[in-house]
Amino acid sequence: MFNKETVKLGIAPIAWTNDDMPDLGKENTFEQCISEMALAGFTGSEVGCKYPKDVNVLKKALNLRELQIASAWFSAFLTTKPYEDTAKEFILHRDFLHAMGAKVIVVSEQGHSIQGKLDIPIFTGKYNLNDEEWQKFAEGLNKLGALAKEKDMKLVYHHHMGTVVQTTEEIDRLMNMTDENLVYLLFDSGHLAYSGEDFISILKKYVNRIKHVHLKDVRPEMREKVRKENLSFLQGVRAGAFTVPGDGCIDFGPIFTILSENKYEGWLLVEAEQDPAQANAFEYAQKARNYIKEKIGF
Ligand SMILES: O=C1C[C@@H](O)[C@H](O)[C@@H](O)C1=O
Ligand SMILES: [Co+2]
Repeated sequence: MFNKETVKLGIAPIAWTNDDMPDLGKENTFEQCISEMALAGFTGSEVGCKYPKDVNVLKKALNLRELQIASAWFSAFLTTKPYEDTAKEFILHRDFLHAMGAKVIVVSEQGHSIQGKLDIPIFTGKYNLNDEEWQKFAEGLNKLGALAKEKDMKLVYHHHMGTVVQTTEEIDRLMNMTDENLVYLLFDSGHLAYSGEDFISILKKYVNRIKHVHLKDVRPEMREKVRKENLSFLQGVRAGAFTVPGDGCIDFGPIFTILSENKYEGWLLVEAEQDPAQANAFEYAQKARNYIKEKIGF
């Protein structure tokens, strides 16, 4: 299976306090969150809304718990704003992550995104880019990828429900239109399963371009409720559409096998946003850690 030296296990803070809906888990402090991550057996995390912005303060808190920063989400607006606006923000984000020792930068296009819109049904309301918008988008991503490369980092693109890159066709188009040496892919199992994509074939097709992995599972009955009742993405999260690996409908065995057979190196990061009042973040972190250990041996 995986080489313990080159594949690391992390967990996202979104299960403790939700970045998209900070009322979910508002009672959980930053210190509690990172202490529980470490206690559950993880060695890395992404950056959440309660994390200190100061590099030294954040480093000290993480070092005390032997945790590292794997990456952090960046919202791009390449399709709706001038490139310079996104580039300026991206450089600040890149430099912060670089100072924290991260190697990858998670990017998601939020121009036209409905992921944060409470009143738009996630299964029917998404926007599709036209040819001209695709061109602008791909060119902008290549340029951001080059900015990442300046610091020896990689831009990993996060396909996501309700955004302009959600489906297999959109992922194919994105991969075809961008430079394979500048734009890489983040594989998020939960978003692909939720969208109804064949995530195994996407994984096989792009395994050599996948440089970051989010391990997210789906509760199929909740997904069905979201579809039938025309709920939005965030209403689905509140209802419990996502959960940790081992608790939903995805068998992560084949995912780990494909990644390891193709010598994947980098982070495997559990990311399962749900209501911590219903699903205690520490308990679910332990559940995920045990499941992963069973599957990959460490
Ligand atoms: O990587 C992610 C970051 C979150 O803010 C997002 O909404 C979530 O679903 C996700 O996959
Ligand atoms: Co994700």
